[in-house]
Amino acid sequence: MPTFYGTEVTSRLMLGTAQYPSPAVLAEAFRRSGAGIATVSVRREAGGDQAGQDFWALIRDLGVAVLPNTAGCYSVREAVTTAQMARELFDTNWIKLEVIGHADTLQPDPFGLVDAAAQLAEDGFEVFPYCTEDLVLCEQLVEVGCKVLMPWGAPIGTGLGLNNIYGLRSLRAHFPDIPLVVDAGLGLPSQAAHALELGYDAVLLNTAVAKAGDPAAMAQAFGLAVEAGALAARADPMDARDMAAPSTPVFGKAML
Ligand SMILES: CC(=O)[C@@H](O)[C@H](O)COP(=O)(O)O
Repeated sequence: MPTFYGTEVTSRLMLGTAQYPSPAVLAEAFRRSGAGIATVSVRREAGGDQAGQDFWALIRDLGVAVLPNTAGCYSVREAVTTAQMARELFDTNWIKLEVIGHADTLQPDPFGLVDAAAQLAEDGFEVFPYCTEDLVLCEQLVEVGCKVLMPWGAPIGTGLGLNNIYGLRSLRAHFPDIPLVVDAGLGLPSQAAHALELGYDAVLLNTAVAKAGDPAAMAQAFGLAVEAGALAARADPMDARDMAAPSTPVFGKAML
């Protein structure tokens, strides 16, 4: 299982906690998926009202590691302040850092992301940056102290899957020792399996499960898919080729 900042997690699946039809469905989705990490929006929790407290009790009862996130932050200052609140609220140095740069695509702001990651790493945070698959950006994130990278598969909430397989593959090749997690844009378990087959360590998703007709069943399907993908990666997949090659030996073929 992947190790993030020295902590080995129990599953290759990380689930978001938003948009479920009910708290009971959320809990059942976590139970059936075997997900080991729940990411939680700090902006939601910071409200501190009764609903917020009930939600936090629900998350605590899931018995999984909590990865607070800065979802919805558009500036470095907002993201850093939100991360600091997260540390107080959740008593963890982990932070999934989102600095959104574009309202339509929810694409990360690469410049703000590096700036915020540098400030947070300097302040003792263990940063999980939601980024694009850009190599230069990822190199800079590692330089400022990120020991995990979380490139998107596709824009948040789209369910489009892995939009740039070439880019994701080259990121894996460039960072053989950094845990890599595809975060966002997955719509189907087969796409999660594909990420693991590319050698990724884990996936993080929310919408595909929360918005499925049967979220708990879909969560279970994602849980099975990441294990299948990881097993396939360890099994050393064959290389694809352009030319056909008979899989049945010609020996014993009837001569007509
Ligand atoms: C919950 C969370 O952190 C999202 O911002 C995340 O990136 C998931 O994206 P999807 O909803 O596309 O799976």
